Amino acid sequence: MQAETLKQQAGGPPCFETRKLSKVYGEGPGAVHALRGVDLAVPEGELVVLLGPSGSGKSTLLNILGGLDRASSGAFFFRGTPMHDASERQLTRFRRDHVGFVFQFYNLMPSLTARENVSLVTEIAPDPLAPEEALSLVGLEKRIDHFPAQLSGGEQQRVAIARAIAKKPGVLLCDEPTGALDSATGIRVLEALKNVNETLGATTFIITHNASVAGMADRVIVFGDGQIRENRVNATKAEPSELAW
Ligand SMILES: Nc1ncnc2c1ncn2[C@@H]1O[C@H](COP(=O)(O)OP(=O)(O)OP(=O)(O)O)[C@@H](O)[C@H]1O
Repeated sequence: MQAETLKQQAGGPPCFETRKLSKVYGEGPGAVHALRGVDLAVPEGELVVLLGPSGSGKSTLLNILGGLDRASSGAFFFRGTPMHDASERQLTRFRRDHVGFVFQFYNLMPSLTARENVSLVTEIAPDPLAPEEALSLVGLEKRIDHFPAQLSGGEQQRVAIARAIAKKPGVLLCDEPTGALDSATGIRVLEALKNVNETLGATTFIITHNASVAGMADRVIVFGDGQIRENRVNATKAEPSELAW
Protein backbone atom coordinates (compact mmCIF):
# COMPACT_ATOMS: atom_id res chain seq x y z
CA MET A 1 0.00 0.00 0.00
CA GLN A 2 1.71 3.17 -1.20
CA ALA A 3 1.00 6.50 0.50
CA GLU A 4 0.36 7.88 -2.99
CA THR A 5 -2.55 5.53 -3.52
CA LEU A 6 -4.26 6.92 -0.43
CA LYS A 7 -4.39 10.46 -1.75
CA GLN A 8 -7.70 11.96 -2.76
CA GLN A 9 -8.44 11.53 -6.49
CA ALA A 10 -10.83 13.83 -8.35
CA GLY A 11 -13.86 11.80 -9.42
CA GLY A 12 -12.31 8.88 -7.55
CA PRO A 13 -13.73 6.25 -5.23
CA PRO A 14 -15.67 7.07 -2.06
CA CYS A 15 -13.65 8.20 0.93
CA PHE A 16 -14.84 5.14 2.84
CA GLU A 17 -16.56 2.00 1.69
CA THR A 18 -17.43 -1.00 3.81
CA ARG A 19 -18.81 -4.37 2.70
CA LYS A 20 -20.43 -6.76 5.17
CA LEU A 21 -18.25 -5.32 7.92
CA SER A 22 -18.64 -7.28 11.16
CA LYS A 23 -17.07 -7.11 14.57
CA VAL A 24 -17.40 -9.70 17.30
CA TYR A 25 -15.87 -9.12 20.73
CA GLY A 26 -15.09 -12.30 22.65
CA GLU A 27 -16.08 -15.86 21.84
CA GLY A 28 -18.71 -18.48 22.55
CA PRO A 29 -21.98 -17.72 24.32
CA GLY A 30 -20.60 -14.46 25.75
CA ALA A 31 -19.57 -13.05 22.35
CA VAL A 32 -20.84 -9.55 21.56
CA HIS A 33 -21.76 -8.88 17.93
CA ALA A 34 -20.99 -5.17 17.82
CA LEU A 35 -21.29 -4.85 14.01
CA ARG A 36 -23.40 -7.20 11.91
CA GLY A 37 -22.64 -6.78 8.21
CA VAL A 38 -22.37 -3.03 7.67
CA ASP A 39 -22.48 -1.87 4.01
CA LEU A 40 -21.67 1.79 3.60
CA ALA A 41 -20.23 4.24 1.07
CA VAL A 42 -19.34 7.78 2.12
CA PRO A 43 -18.19 10.23 -0.56
CA GLU A 44 -15.24 12.57 0.03
CA GLY A 45 -15.94 15.71 2.02
CA GLU A 46 -19.28 14.75 3.55
CA LEU A 47 -20.27 15.62 7.10
CA VAL A 48 -21.85 12.45 8.48
CA VAL A 49 -23.80 12.27 11.75
CA LEU A 50 -24.09 8.84 13.40
CA LEU A 51 -27.05 8.25 15.70
CA GLY A 52 -28.33 5.21 17.55
CA PRO A 53 -28.84 3.82 21.04
CA SER A 54 -26.02 3.09 23.44
CA GLY A 55 -24.23 -0.11 22.44
CA SER A 56 -25.52 -0.09 18.84
CA GLY A 57 -22.02 -0.11 17.31
CA LYS A 58 -21.29 3.54 16.46
CA SER A 59 -17.92 3.78 18.22
CA THR A 60 -16.92 0.35 16.97
CA LEU A 61 -17.48 1.46 13.37
CA LEU A 62 -15.58 4.72 13.88
CA ASN A 63 -12.66 2.94 15.53
CA ILE A 64 -12.41 0.52 12.60
CA LEU A 65 -12.66 3.30 9.99
CA GLY A 66 -9.92 5.21 11.83
CA GLY A 67 -7.59 2.21 12.01
CA LEU A 68 -7.77 1.98 15.82
CA ASP A 69 -9.46 -1.41 15.75
CA ARG A 70 -9.90 -4.25 13.26
CA ALA A 71 -13.04 -5.81 11.86
CA SER A 72 -13.65 -9.53 12.47
CA SER A 73 -14.80 -10.02 8.87
CA GLY A 74 -15.86 -8.08 5.82
CA ALA A 75 -14.05 -5.47 3.76
CA PHE A 76 -13.23 -1.82 4.27
CA PHE A 77 -11.69 0.56 1.76
CA PHE A 78 -10.20 4.02 2.19
CA ARG A 79 -10.09 5.92 -1.13
CA GLY A 80 -10.34 2.59 -2.93
CA THR A 81 -7.47 0.93 -1.07
CA PRO A 82 -8.34 -2.18 0.97
CA MET A 83 -7.58 -1.58 4.65
CA HIS A 84 -9.07 -4.72 6.24
CA ASP A 85 -5.88 -6.68 5.59
CA ALA A 86 -3.43 -3.86 6.29
CA SER A 87 -0.47 -4.60 8.57
CA GLU A 88 -0.12 -2.83 11.94
CA ARG A 89 2.53 -0.62 10.39
CA GLN A 90 0.26 0.36 7.50
CA LEU A 91 -2.59 1.13 9.92
CA THR A 92 -0.31 3.28 12.05
CA ARG A 93 0.79 5.18 8.97
CA PHE A 94 -2.81 5.55 7.79
CA ARG A 95 -3.82 7.04 11.14
CA ARG A 96 -0.84 9.34 11.25
CA ASP A 97 -1.18 10.65 7.71
CA HIS A 98 -4.95 10.77 7.18
CA VAL A 99 -7.03 10.63 10.36
CA GLY A 100 -7.80 13.22 13.03
CA PHE A 101 -9.64 12.05 16.16
CA VAL A 102 -11.77 14.07 18.56
CA PHE A 103 -13.17 12.38 21.68
CA GLN A 104 -15.59 13.43 24.39
CA PHE A 105 -12.72 14.29 26.75
CA TYR A 106 -10.14 16.64 25.39
CA ASN A 107 -6.90 15.16 26.74
CA LEU A 108 -4.97 18.41 26.47
CA MET A 109 -1.59 18.79 28.18
CA PRO A 110 -2.39 21.04 31.17
CA SER A 111 1.09 22.57 31.31
CA LEU A 112 1.00 23.72 27.66
CA THR A 113 -0.88 26.64 26.10
CA ALA A 114 -3.45 26.16 23.36
CA ARG A 115 -0.80 26.99 20.76
CA GLU A 116 1.69 24.55 22.30
CA ASN A 117 -0.88 21.76 22.48
CA VAL A 118 -1.48 22.17 18.74
CA SER A 119 2.27 22.49 18.04
CA LEU A 120 2.81 19.00 19.42
CA VAL A 121 1.19 17.75 16.23
CA THR A 122 2.40 20.34 13.75
CA GLU A 123 6.03 19.67 14.64
CA ILE A 124 5.82 16.10 13.36
CA ALA A 125 3.41 16.45 10.39
CA PRO A 126 4.80 16.87 6.87
CA ASP A 127 2.59 19.76 5.66
CA PRO A 128 0.72 21.14 8.67
CA LEU A 129 -1.36 24.24 9.24
CA ALA A 130 0.33 26.80 11.45
CA PRO A 131 -1.02 26.36 15.03
CA GLU A 132 -2.46 29.91 14.83
CA GLU A 133 -4.30 29.00 11.62
CA ALA A 134 -5.72 25.79 13.10
CA LEU A 135 -6.88 27.68 16.22
CA SER A 136 -8.39 30.42 14.09
CA LEU A 137 -10.43 27.82 12.13
CA VAL A 138 -12.11 26.89 15.41
CA GLY A 139 -12.59 30.52 16.49
CA LEU A 140 -9.89 30.59 19.17
CA GLU A 141 -7.50 33.15 17.70
CA LYS A 142 -7.83 35.25 20.86
CA ARG A 143 -7.05 32.37 23.22
CA ILE A 144 -3.85 30.94 21.77
CA ASP A 145 -1.67 31.69 24.78
CA HIS A 146 -4.18 30.45 27.35
CA PHE A 147 -3.63 27.26 29.30
CA PRO A 148 -6.41 24.60 29.38
CA ALA A 149 -7.38 25.57 32.96
CA GLN A 150 -8.06 29.11 31.70
CA LEU A 151 -10.46 27.85 29.00
CA SER A 152 -14.09 26.69 29.18
CA GLY A 153 -14.97 23.09 28.33
CA GLY A 154 -16.13 24.12 24.86
CA GLU A 155 -12.96 26.11 24.26
CA GLN A 156 -10.85 23.17 25.38
CA GLN A 157 -12.75 20.94 22.97
CA ARG A 158 -12.06 23.44 20.18
CA VAL A 159 -8.34 23.28 21.01
CA ALA A 160 -8.65 19.49 20.71
CA ILE A 161 -10.30 19.95 17.30
CA ALA A 162 -7.53 22.36 16.21
CA ARG A 163 -4.99 19.76 17.32
CA ALA A 164 -6.78 17.02 15.34
CA ILE A 165 -6.98 19.06 12.13
CA ALA A 166 -3.59 20.79 12.23
CA LYS A 167 -2.02 17.99 10.17
CA LYS A 168 -4.72 18.55 7.50
CA PRO A 169 -6.22 15.05 7.74
CA GLY A 170 -8.49 13.75 4.99
CA VAL A 171 -10.78 12.39 7.68
CA LEU A 172 -11.98 13.76 11.00
CA LEU A 173 -13.62 11.24 13.36
CA CYS A 174 -15.46 12.68 16.35
CA ASP A 175 -16.88 10.41 19.06
CA GLU A 176 -19.40 12.38 21.12
CA PRO A 177 -17.51 15.68 20.82
CA THR A 178 -20.30 17.59 22.57
CA GLY A 179 -21.12 14.87 25.12
CA ALA A 180 -19.72 16.82 28.08
CA LEU A 181 -20.99 20.26 27.02
CA ASP A 182 -24.07 22.38 27.59
CA SER A 183 -26.09 23.46 24.57
CA ALA A 184 -24.56 26.90 23.89
CA THR A 185 -21.02 25.54 24.15
CA GLY A 186 -21.91 22.43 22.18
CA ILE A 187 -23.20 24.60 19.35
CA ARG A 188 -19.90 26.52 19.21
CA VAL A 189 -18.08 23.19 18.93
CA LEU A 190 -20.40 22.05 16.12
CA GLU A 191 -19.83 25.37 14.34
CA ALA A 192 -16.09 24.74 14.57
CA LEU A 193 -16.54 21.24 13.10
CA LYS A 194 -18.71 22.58 10.27
CA ASN A 195 -16.12 25.26 9.48
CA VAL A 196 -13.30 22.71 9.43
CA ASN A 197 -15.33 20.37 7.21
CA GLU A 198 -16.10 23.14 4.73
CA THR A 199 -12.68 24.85 4.79
CA LEU A 200 -10.40 21.81 4.76
CA GLY A 201 -12.80 19.43 3.00
CA ALA A 202 -12.09 16.69 5.56
CA THR A 203 -14.71 13.93 5.49
CA THR A 204 -16.17 14.30 8.98
CA PHE A 205 -18.04 11.82 11.19
CA ILE A 206 -19.79 12.96 14.34
CA ILE A 207 -21.25 10.45 16.82
CA THR A 208 -23.89 12.02 19.02
CA HIS A 209 -26.81 11.14 21.26
CA ASN A 210 -28.50 14.39 20.32
CA ALA A 211 -30.77 13.60 17.37
CA SER A 212 -31.18 17.27 16.45
CA VAL A 213 -27.50 17.40 15.35
CA ALA A 214 -28.61 15.33 12.34
CA GLY A 215 -30.00 18.57 10.91
CA MET A 216 -26.52 19.91 10.09
CA ALA A 217 -25.33 16.73 8.35
CA ASP A 218 -24.95 15.89 4.68
CA ARG A 219 -25.68 12.28 5.62
CA VAL A 220 -27.37 10.75 8.64
CA ILE A 221 -26.70 7.14 9.59
CA VAL A 222 -28.84 5.58 12.29
CA PHE A 223 -27.50 2.45 13.96
CA GLY A 224 -29.46 -0.24 15.76
CA ASP A 225 -28.06 -3.50 17.11
CA GLY A 226 -24.88 -3.41 15.02
CA GLN A 227 -26.66 -2.63 11.76
CA ILE A 228 -27.49 0.45 9.74
CA ARG A 229 -31.21 1.06 10.22
CA GLU A 230 -31.33 4.22 8.17
CA ASN A 231 -28.91 5.99 5.81
CA ARG A 232 -30.30 9.24 4.47
CA VAL A 233 -28.96 12.33 2.74
CA ASN A 234 -30.30 15.69 3.86
CA ALA A 235 -31.78 17.82 1.07
CA THR A 236 -31.03 20.96 3.07
CA LYS A 237 -28.75 21.48 6.01
CA ALA A 238 -29.42 23.49 9.17
CA GLU A 239 -26.89 25.82 10.77
CA PRO A 240 -25.62 24.58 14.14
CA SER A 241 -27.20 27.68 15.74
CA GLU A 242 -30.61 26.51 14.47
CA LEU A 243 -30.39 23.11 16.20
CA ALA A 244 -32.69 22.49 19.14
CA TRP A 245 -30.76 20.85 21.99
N1 LIG B 1 -13.50 -3.80 23.73
C1 LIG B 1 -14.69 -4.36 23.85
N2 LIG B 1 -14.84 -5.59 24.37
C2 LIG B 1 -16.04 -6.18 24.45
N3 LIG B 1 -17.20 -5.62 24.05
C3 LIG B 1 -17.11 -4.39 23.52
C4 LIG B 1 -15.87 -3.69 23.39
N4 LIG B 1 -16.12 -2.49 22.82
C5 LIG B 1 -17.45 -2.42 22.62
N5 LIG B 1 -18.05 -3.57 23.03
C6 LIG B 1 -19.47 -3.87 22.93
O1 LIG B 1 -19.87 -3.74 21.58
C7 LIG B 1 -21.17 -3.18 21.48
C8 LIG B 1 -21.11 -1.90 20.65
O2 LIG B 1 -20.38 -0.92 21.36
P1 LIG B 1 -20.12 0.54 20.80
O3 LIG B 1 -19.24 1.23 21.81
O4 LIG B 1 -19.64 0.46 19.42
O5 LIG B 1 -21.57 1.18 20.83
P2 LIG B 1 -22.01 2.68 20.70
O6 LIG B 1 -23.19 2.72 19.80
O7 LIG B 1 -20.86 3.53 20.34
O8 LIG B 1 -22.47 3.00 22.20
P3 LIG B 1 -22.40 4.38 23.03
O9 LIG B 1 -23.38 5.29 22.37
O10 LIG B 1 -22.83 3.96 24.41
O11 LIG B 1 -20.99 4.86 22.99
C9 LIG B 1 -21.63 -2.94 22.92
O12 LIG B 1 -22.42 -4.04 23.30
C10 LIG B 1 -20.33 -2.91 23.70
O13 LIG B 1 -20.54 -3.33 25.04
